[in-house]
Amino acid sequence: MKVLAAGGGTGGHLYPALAILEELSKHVKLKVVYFCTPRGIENKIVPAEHPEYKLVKLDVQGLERPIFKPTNVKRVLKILRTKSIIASETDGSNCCLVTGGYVSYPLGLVCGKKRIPLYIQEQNVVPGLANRSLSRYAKKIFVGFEEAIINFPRSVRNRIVVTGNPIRVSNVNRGVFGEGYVLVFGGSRGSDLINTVMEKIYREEKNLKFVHGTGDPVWTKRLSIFDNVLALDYIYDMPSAWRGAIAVVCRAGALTISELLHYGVPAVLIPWEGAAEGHQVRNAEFVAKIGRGVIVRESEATPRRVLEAIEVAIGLGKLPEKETNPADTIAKIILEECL
Ligand SMILES: CC(=O)N[C@H]1[C@@H](OP(=O)(O)OP(=O)(O)OC[C@H]2O[C@@H](n3ccc(=O)[nH]c3=O)[C@H](O)[C@@H]2O)O[C@H](CO)[C@@H](O)[C@@H]1O
Repeated sequence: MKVLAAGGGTGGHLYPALAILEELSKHVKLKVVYFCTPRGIENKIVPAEHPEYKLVKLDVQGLERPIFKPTNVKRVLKILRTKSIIASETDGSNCCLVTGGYVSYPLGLVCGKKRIPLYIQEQNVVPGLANRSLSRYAKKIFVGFEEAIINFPRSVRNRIVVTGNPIRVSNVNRGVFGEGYVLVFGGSRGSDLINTVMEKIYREEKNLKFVHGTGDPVWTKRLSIFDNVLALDYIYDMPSAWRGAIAVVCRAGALTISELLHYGVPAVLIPWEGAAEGHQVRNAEFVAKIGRGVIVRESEATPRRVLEAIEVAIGLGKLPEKETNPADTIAKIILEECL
């Protein structure tokens, strides 16, 4: 089976695509062409974890917000100019999978026009621009949250399937981080705010153990002086990191919250207030409402407040890992429709 795929820029778009592709490859011999930009996170992760995928780089940039800016005219033209490169890769493909980020747009557009079955996976309650614009060409739109439905055009809603977000469960390497620690990370690109407040906590708190993905080598060096902290630039094996954690301090990107719910890890959520349409705050509120996390707003994120919240989160207790994974449902639907 040949799949054309795109989704990246950030981990929040990349990992759901990998979760679905990895699930598909359990059932069929899979040939993947993965489209990316020279700057996106996928550029580093895809060749390292899936050297068998063909990586096609498209030199495009995302649109600036607000959308109606003169610089965006040039960027849109550049995105559209990639169409011939994409078209040269489409021969023999069974379907196309996009999970958001701006490379998804030209790929989805070319495939939509060529009537190659297009599948969209949207992680957030408020869909991104690429996924929303492509939805009219989609055969199916898999959404992480039911609340996302009303944010798609009425005409495509009958093709939406609420599955939950696909979770990566492979790369399992238990024991690398040990067990019984508080996991700390600030989304796929790290967070200075979380790093700063945690450094102050580490100076005082010596009873808890921490595994901290900093997003930045300078921060890793700074935080490595604490005996009870394992600081890493980036955590490649998140399934193991989740499995050993007793609580997490994190942002509230859609994938982060889907993963913490999947792995049953109680959370201290410090939502990034700058996220489009405030969607991280809404994600965090959802987790707090179902009793699986404590929200600390950025303006209130003092070391004392965050440490108190960590204690409350640990008290919520860990739940068993969920047995079902939306990646499985999505892969089955794609296989049924495309083979
Ligand atoms: C700044 C920004 O654009 N944020 C958006 C981005 O966030 P971001 O890319 O941070 O996405 P998420 O929080 O949704 O997911 C982060 C992903 O990276 C992984 N991870 C993280 C750190 C690490 O060291 N190793 C690692 O593997 C996590 O396990 C998770 O799978 O995409 C999300 C999903 O579309 C949105 O909801 C966020 O608002």
